[in-house]
Amino acid sequence: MFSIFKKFKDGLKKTAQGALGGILDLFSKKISESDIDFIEETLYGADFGWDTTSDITEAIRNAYKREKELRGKDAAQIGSDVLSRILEGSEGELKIAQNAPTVICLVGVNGSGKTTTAAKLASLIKKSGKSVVLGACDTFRAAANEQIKTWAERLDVDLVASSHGADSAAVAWDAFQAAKSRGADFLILDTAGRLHNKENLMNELAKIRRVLEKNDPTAPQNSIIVVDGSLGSNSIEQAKAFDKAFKLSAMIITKLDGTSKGGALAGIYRQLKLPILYVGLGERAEDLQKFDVKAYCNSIFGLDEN
Ligand SMILES: Nc1nc2c(ncn2[C@@H]2O[C@H](COP(=O)(O)OP(=O)(O)OP(=O)(O)O)[C@@H](O)[C@H]2O)c(=O)[nH]1
Repeated sequence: MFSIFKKFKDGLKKTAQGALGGILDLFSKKISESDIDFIEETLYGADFGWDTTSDITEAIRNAYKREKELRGKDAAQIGSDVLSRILEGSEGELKIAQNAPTVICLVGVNGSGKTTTAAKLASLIKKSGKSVVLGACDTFRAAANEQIKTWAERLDVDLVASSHGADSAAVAWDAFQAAKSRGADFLILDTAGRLHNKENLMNELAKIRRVLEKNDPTAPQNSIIVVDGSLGSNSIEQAKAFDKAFKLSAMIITKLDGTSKGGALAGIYRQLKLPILYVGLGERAEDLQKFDVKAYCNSIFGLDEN
């Protein structure tokens, strides 16, 4: 089995076997109207949201009207096709700066996975043969510095950090200068988690942006919200507030492996229309995967690669 597909299939196991497990049981069976009602409930339970759930079940109902011999697997294929259309255009790429370093700034609410994602991205960039500096702008949470330091050592990546309580914008400045003088291709800034309704903390993000723009008017080329994929539709309002304060360019959706509600990603994309660059499918450095619509949709519905 193709390895990216396998990563998605393994990572999304909890959604496919947990919430959608009943659909898998119907695979080789001829389905009935009540099975379609059941599929509807299941999709809703997996956090697909009302719009996506009804788009999928309507397509299945229409197919059932035409073809009474419809099997569970055919219904899953229809579900995957409808979901793929909803997610069309959602795959995105990092934007690269004309003059290095390309700046990636990760923002989001507490515990969404920013520090871990910063480390995973650094690992991916390093593996691609490019150089990277990590900037620890999370000066708020005491343990955050230690956490990113451990990752930087493990990955053998340069880190610019400061003491607990320091001005995060000053760290962003120092980190940019360090990345520039070292000729690094990328700078990844990890910021402190913040609640989207805390105005002073949101203003701090605007300050980080101003500092970066002074160094390079096009920076940060990538202002990315890290969204905990298991939190469902709550993330939508949060992301809107971050977009207002920090002008987001893209999303990374984490922890899809730890939830049976992996359908939330569709609702989040539908509302925000921000490209999804990567998804987190585990805690290890190699568990950050480029978002792949087909692999996501087929894995969710328990289908094979093709
Ligand atoms: N299973 C799983 N766990 C993840 C993933 N991404 C992050 N985590 C875990 O989620 C927890 C929080 O991650 P952090 O990276 O510390 O989150 P953060 O956003 O930096 O946290 P704050 O700085 O407090 O806002 C950690 O235990 C991570 O290992 C993922 O894709 N899958």
